[in-house]
Amino acid sequence: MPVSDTELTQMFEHVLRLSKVDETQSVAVLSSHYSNQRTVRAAMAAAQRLGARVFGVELPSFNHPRAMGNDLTGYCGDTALTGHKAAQRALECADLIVDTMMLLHSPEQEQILKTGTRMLLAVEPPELLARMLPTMQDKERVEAAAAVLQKARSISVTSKAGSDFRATLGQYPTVTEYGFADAPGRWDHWPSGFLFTWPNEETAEGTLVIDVGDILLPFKTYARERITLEIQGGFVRGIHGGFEAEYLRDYMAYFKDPEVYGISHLGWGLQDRAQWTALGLHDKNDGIGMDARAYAGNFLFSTGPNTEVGGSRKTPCHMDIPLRGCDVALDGELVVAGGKVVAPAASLPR
Ligand SMILES: O=c1ccc(O)c[nH]1
Ligand SMILES: [Fe+2]
Repeated sequence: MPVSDTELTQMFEHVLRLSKVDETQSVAVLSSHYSNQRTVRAAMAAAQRLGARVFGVELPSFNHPRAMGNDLTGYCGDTALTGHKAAQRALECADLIVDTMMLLHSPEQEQILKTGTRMLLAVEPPELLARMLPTMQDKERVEAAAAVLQKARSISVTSKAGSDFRATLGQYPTVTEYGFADAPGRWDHWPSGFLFTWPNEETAEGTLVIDVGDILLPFKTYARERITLEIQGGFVRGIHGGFEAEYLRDYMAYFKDPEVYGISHLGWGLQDRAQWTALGLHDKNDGIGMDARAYAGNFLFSTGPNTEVGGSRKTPCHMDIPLRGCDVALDGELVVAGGKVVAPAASLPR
């Protein structure tokens, strides 16, 4: 349903207040011509209403000649900010950046965060921003789960569809997404409500089955037949099935980069206001499909880049694949059972 500009500004005031924006702060709104201009205006207005010093950084868009499709997560790494020292310096001076053009999985994002600047990504349509307006409870629940994940030294994932996957953990930090950037150097994404980490290099192994109904991003499709991924030594070594498997194989092979098969972030969804069905109600270019990444009880795995946590895999192809109906266990203790969040108790929807 349509969200008015007034409501959108009020929501940004709520989220920027949670992001510690006040009269002591400077806020940069980063955009390009393809940004949702209503979002840009609402972010600027809300930051001003909170007394912050606000400025806009608009960059000419970047298109890589080999990029396919319009999804902003479909081609990662190089962005309009790549090599743009002047703009990066301006952004690093801000206390908070509202990113409406997508810097995620770019080295520049990490460089900016390292200066202590906070960053909030907001590229979804206003209707999703409204339906998943972040709350302190979201933060408390995600952080409760993160307390378990960051201590874990192993993850295992099984499902009736035949997934039987494991990895060791601990080499990389846990990343939380609860929808507001409230600490120095923190990146977050509104809307969200999930957490993840990366497997220790070369330890991810076993089988992951993308079952009928599981979602493939950035394709924004619900699989209509099973795809079986064979994983060995941290990389996808085989993609088996019928047409859907052929499509995924062909898409990933197009990038001619062995690093696209690396297992990237692994985690699970906690957002009970996100819905598995929502993606089917939107056009492909409406947004990047955050319902699919955040819906409570998914096991979200991904392939490709690990620059977000200082890894060396800067590959443009990034697949996000949330699976339903999995058992996810950390050091043998279930956090998700049959696609339902079961622990820790403090992470369950209230
Ligand atoms: O919020 C996000 C969005 C995309 C992604 O790959 C990770 N987190
Ligand atoms: Fe991802």
